[in-house]
Amino acid sequence: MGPVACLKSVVPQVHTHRSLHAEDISSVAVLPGAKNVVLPKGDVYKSLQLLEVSKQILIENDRGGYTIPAKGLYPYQWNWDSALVALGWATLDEGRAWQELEKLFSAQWEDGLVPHIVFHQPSPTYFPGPEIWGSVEQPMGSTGITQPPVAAITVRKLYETALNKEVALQKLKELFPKLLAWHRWFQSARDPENTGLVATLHPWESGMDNSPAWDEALYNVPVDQIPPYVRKDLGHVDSAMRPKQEEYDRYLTLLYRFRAVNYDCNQLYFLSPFRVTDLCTNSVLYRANLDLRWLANELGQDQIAEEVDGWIEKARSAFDSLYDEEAGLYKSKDQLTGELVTAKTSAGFLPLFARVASASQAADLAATLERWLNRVKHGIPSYDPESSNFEPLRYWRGPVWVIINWMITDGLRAYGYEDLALRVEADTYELLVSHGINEYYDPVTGAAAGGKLFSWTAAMCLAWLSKGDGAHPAAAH
Ligand SMILES: O=C(O)[C@@H](CO)O[C@H]1O[C@H](CO)[C@@H](O)[C@H](O)[C@H]1O
Repeated sequence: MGPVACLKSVVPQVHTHRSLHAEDISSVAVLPGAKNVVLPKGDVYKSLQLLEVSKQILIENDRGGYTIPAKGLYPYQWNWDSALVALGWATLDEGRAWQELEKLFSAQWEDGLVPHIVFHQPSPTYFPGPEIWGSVEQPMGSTGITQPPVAAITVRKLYETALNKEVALQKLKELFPKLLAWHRWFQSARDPENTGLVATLHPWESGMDNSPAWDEALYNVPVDQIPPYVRKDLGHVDSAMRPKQEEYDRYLTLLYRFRAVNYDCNQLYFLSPFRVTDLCTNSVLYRANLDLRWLANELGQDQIAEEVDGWIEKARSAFDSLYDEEAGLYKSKDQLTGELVTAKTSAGFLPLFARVASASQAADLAATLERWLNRVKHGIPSYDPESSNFEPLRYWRGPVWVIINWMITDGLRAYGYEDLALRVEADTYELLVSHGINEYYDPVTGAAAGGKLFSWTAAMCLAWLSKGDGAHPAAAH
């Protein structure tokens, strides 16, 4: 149990559709229907407020079975957001957590793809919406690309921690074939050359859209004659925090090229002028495959467990080609030039979350991380703070993301770096207590930035920081 966990397992029922008051603390109850919640150390009142606010954010962003990331800025269901948000819902209402995933998989394509955005209901506040994507696969409309596949990790977590085991088994049985189809899609559509690592064909697929890791590959994409467009993100968030216009032009160019072939997964890999081996996607997929194999074993599906094992084995040796020994960090790769990217980003630590790093690589990563942390007030910066073009406020080019902190902390623990894990955990907690629940944070000042009242940050507060024990312990083993 982490340092931010001190009050012993709590305690039933305080109803929280009102603000919490000091007197609530004596009855330390938090969330109706919540499982045992262990509250953070320090100012208990603040901790309670944080949990209360987190819960309210999920409720406010609930659109009936799925949760939008943030009002206005992101009004639809996003893929990896939902899988992470389900972890938060699980602390409040297990049924609602399963529903989040069911809703996401209701948009799965015939070929197995689970889209990066599902457009359940129209909204005028986001661009590019369903009319631009123009995919016809699902009645509700969706994008034709994917995102890091967190869902199997969530399913295992929900299943293992479920109070209602009967329902959990039923849900697992229903979701398992869908997860498997998606993971098979990754193998066939995104690794048709059987390299062991999957390709990412659009910065939006990586989840770290304008990471400096994509600069070289993205600027090699020629901008096509695309229809004029108006960005809506800039109406919600300061342009200094968002991708630049020349990047958006390329995002749109890729979108229109993919749309021209109806997002046919057999063609995209070969025709995309942007094709990278993204560390985030591959690390999440590796970890998700460990969990999928575990779930297959749980269901007695031996042959499927063997199939997944084959993917894991292939990926394990291929991962070494992404390790930059001199940098003490993993790096993404531009598949079209065959070069590792130059940028050092926080995705470079995610092989810890995957459990694919060796002990000595893990030691290097821990040392690199410590160096980064010593350069900023709040970790973990998304980009090397020693780099000359580090931008503490611009999207994925410096700011801190709480979901990434969770993943890296989970990995540090698995490799025995408990002190470092505790440092990141306590720091993240402090960040949220002092600056609220936003999309991301400035690592230099701690200032909250991006979208406000953000779902996955709230979910991490409920599922991780309030418990201080990271993700399920022995996923890899
Ligand atoms: O910037 C955008 O318009 C979208 C495009 O998908 O991407 C951002 O927001 C999503 C919703 O929170 C996250 O899933 C991504 O990780 C994040 O980069």
